[in-house]
Amino acid sequence: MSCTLKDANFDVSILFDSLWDSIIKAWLGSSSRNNVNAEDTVEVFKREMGQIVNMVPYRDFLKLRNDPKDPAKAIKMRHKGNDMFHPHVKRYIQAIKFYNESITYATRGSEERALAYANRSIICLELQRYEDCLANIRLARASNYPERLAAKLEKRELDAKQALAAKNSNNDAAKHTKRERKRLELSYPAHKNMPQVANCLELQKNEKFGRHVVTNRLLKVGDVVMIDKPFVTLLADKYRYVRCAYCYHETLFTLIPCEGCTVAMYCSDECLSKAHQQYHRYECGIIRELWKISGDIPVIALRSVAVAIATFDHDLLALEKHLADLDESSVNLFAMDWKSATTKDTFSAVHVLSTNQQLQRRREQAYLVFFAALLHKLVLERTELGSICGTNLTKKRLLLDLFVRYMQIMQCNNQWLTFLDHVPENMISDNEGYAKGCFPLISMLNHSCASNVKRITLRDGRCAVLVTRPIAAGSQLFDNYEIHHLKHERDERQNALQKKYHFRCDCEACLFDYPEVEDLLEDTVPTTRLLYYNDVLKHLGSHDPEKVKQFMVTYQVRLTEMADNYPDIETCSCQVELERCFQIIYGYVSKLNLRCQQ
Ligand SMILES: C[S@@+](CC[C@H](N)C(=O)[O-])C[C@H]1O[C@@H](n2cnc3c(N)ncnc32)[C@H](O)[C@@H]1O
Repeated sequence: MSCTLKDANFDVSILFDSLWDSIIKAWLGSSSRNNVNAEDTVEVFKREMGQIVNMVPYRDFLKLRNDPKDPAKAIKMRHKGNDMFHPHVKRYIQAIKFYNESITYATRGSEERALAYANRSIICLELQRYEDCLANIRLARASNYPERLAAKLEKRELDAKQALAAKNSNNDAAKHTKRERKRLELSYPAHKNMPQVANCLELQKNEKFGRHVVTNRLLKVGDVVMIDKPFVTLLADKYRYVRCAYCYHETLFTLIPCEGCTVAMYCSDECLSKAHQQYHRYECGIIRELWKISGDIPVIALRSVAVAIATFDHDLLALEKHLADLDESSVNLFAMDWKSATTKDTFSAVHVLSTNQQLQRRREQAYLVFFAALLHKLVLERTELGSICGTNLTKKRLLLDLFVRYMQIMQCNNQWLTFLDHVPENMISDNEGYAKGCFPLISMLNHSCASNVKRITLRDGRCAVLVTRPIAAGSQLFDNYEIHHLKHERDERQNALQKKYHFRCDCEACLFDYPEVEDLLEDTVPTTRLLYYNDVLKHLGSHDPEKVKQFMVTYQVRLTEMADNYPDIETCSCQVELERCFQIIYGYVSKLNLRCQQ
């Protein structure tokens, strides 16, 4: 069989599109034509797709390369960093990102790496980050910083130490007055077996909504009713040189590299070693290429499978036995005892999240299996999983099954972890996603374009569910899957929800065609009250949690009083600002000004 392809442009979906009409449709059609249900069809696809992938010169089309350390690139990136550092440019964050990239390309103990650390130390000194400056000097020395330049480093070290001593003596008084930040708690007693869920929430199931969450008491605006931990998370690729790839802390000034790839950087040896143990060993060889050829779903699917394997002490046959013994229909996320749940139990809960397999069209099913088969091949060729599987067909088959399943699960159960990107000059802060994650209990929430709850990412990476509109006893809690009526018009929302989540949305916003924010603003006459809110926004711009707390109460009261006015401008803007208050108090606010530094 010969195959001709259109321009593949690195992306697997484009490669798949080129192959669908010419090869895949006919090939799979003949072997799956008699199947009536999706499960059988997907099984046939899984059996056949490996052969199709083997026949396709995917490596050339996708321009796949290994990801070796590369001293020439390390030098190039350092020079780019120097250009950003130049006194006429002074784009320090951008410079740090280039130095970090340089560090990932440089080999261990090389002069290239030492020089990039040393250059980072100059920026740290400039930004008065003296401890970070000293940390970089230590890293540069440990990486064989050249003797011929040693005097420069010594001078910088002395300057940083002196400045640090002066800063510390000035800060002594302030240290003692630093206030403890309050830990967020549920607003009601927790379920007996679920410390992360308020005991007024119940899980129900019906044909229209599948599993969904209902309250058995009136919920007030501002109530916190769930605080869930993720089973798996993945750093957004744009933050690869800004945040630690394990704990996600914004430690760009002192990141250290993975020695195996040019993507993962960590804030400490401890995070590096935990990430390697828990997942990175199974993705290190392919993660750079995977990001190049796909969006985040295949990457988080691979991460989930890696976490699952680690959960079973890297014993694939134990994982296979666990799944063979698992009665999926008996797993009820609200009936589990989460107090005594092991990570294996959490894995079982994630494993039964919705896949939408029955609702997918053949082409979509084929695409997911095609990608999973490609992932399977790459992982066996380029990661430790190749030697772990060896020639054992059971293990290889299990891996393919898991890749298909977790591509499906992650497609409809991933959520952003967010922070506030704060630009002090104009007081605007934007909600930015820094990672994707899968939270098993929060995944039980269905969508509405005019949601009544909001997910807030806490500083420790957990996610709280905040009530933003009153919810009557017996009513459903509705999350928003990042497709809100304030931001998108009805047709666009419905198409996106159908395509990604396979349901037709008939929420109140879709039924009554609620307006987008621009339309609301257009029709607005500035009343005294609206002017008052504008004033409040200036205070929120300070991001001072103490000030913000006062306004949060005002918003809660107003949102309760005005609930029936929704979606007028006052109610909608109070809701958005209440969410922002919570983020300021309990979430992470970045002062790096990253948007202005792109
Ligand atoms: C994160 S899950 C929510 C829990 C899901 N209902 C279940 O049974 O596991 C997302 C999936 O739920 C379904 N869903 C979410 N919101 C819905 C809605 N408003 N109406 C109907 N189905 C919805 C869709 O199938 C979607 O892909």
